[in-house]
Amino acid sequence: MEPFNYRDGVLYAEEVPVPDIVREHGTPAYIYSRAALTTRYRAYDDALSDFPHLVCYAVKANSNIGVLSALARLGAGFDIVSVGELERVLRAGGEPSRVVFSGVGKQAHEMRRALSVGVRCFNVESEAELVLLNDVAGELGTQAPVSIRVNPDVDAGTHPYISTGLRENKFGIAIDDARRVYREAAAMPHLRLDGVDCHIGSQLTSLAPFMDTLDRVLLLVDQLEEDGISLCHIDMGGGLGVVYDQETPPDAGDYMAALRERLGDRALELILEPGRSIAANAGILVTRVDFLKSTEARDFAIIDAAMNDMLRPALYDAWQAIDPVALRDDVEEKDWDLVGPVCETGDFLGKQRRLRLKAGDLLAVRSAGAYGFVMSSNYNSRNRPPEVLVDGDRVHLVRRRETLEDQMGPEWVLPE
Ligand SMILES: Cc1ncc(COP(=O)(O)O)c(C=O)c1O
Ligand SMILES: N[C@@H](CCCC[NH3+])C(=O)O
Repeated sequence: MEPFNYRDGVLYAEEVPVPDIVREHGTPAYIYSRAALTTRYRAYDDALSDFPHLVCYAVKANSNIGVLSALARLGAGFDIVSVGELERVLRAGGEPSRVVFSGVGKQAHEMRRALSVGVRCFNVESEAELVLLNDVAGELGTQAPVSIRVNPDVDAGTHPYISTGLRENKFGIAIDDARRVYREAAAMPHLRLDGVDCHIGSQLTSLAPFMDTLDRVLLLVDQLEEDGISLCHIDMGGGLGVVYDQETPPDAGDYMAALRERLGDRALELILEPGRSIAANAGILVTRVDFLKSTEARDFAIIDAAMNDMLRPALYDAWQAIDPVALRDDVEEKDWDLVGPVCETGDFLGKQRRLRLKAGDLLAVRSAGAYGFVMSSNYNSRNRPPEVLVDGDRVHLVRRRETLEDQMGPEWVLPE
């Protein structure tokens, strides 16, 4: 389903014209579609309906509490990387027993909180973390459920900044060391070895690296079985790509079918941690053209959204489609550089985009539901934009626009 569609030349979010939302909430603003989140979550869940599984949405992709609560109501699990994400999941009504805790640098206080609410599993990334978790669980008189994140040394074929499963990446324990580390962990009294996990990167557009990874992990599972360590789940992480431009990623159903086939009748529950493939195309960022400025070299449209609102183009040179909110044919088409007000040359959301523009026009940056608002900042002391969740013909403000007061506490001025 395509949640953002034109009707009579105007972009709609589900049943609501985008200009109506802008009238109420201003620009820039993130707009999410509940129906799109639901469809994309269910693509995973339904494909595994007769297979033991848990779909843990990766909270880092979009941690808005409205978004999390929409997913929690579908029965989603969650993949978290900090106690902050855990608290958001709890606030949104998520079930702690469906939460997996990932990340290379968990702190003791985060482990304590996660153990006390009863998360499903800790995805441990180093031997030092195993030791700390064993100590913390011991202090609390409990056993921590553990999976070890293995680094399979598989090339995900994605942007180097978002590739995580190569030997030179900081993530996980090298798969060749994993057997030894599991044996060490098995001797720690406050750990319970439940599973194995991996995550090789983000925005993958082919299944081959996932399948190579699964083969390597299954080999490890068999070796552990010989060592008397019997695991109950395998967590394949997230990483399935989406269409930003001309990519042709496999769909979640085909991916799940391929995993199931390879898993055969092994008694292993399958856990997934999809983020982008659930949230990216469920959101847009709406921005207004403030000024048009043509130089000898370029035509610039200065828009009111900037790299602080949407960092992906500046950080990864990422391309995201940018479309007019209202189609017009009364001005000539030009190749515009869409740049924000921040004082950085890297502050652009799109370059050389062929559009018909006038000052005051609204533009929609597509595929902005994942790694959009969550990566925003106050750079240049800009207030972060509001987030709105559309559900049919209803519009819910799920985070208000920041104010300068949110950025400046009076008590922060130094005393005389
Ligand atoms: C451990 C882990 N799980 C899940 C994800 C979510 O990945 P994606 O948004 O590509 O599905 C990430 C981010 O790449 C991650 O690091
Ligand atoms: N922030 C990245 C994805 C990072 C994945 C997190 N492990 C992006 O926008 O594409």
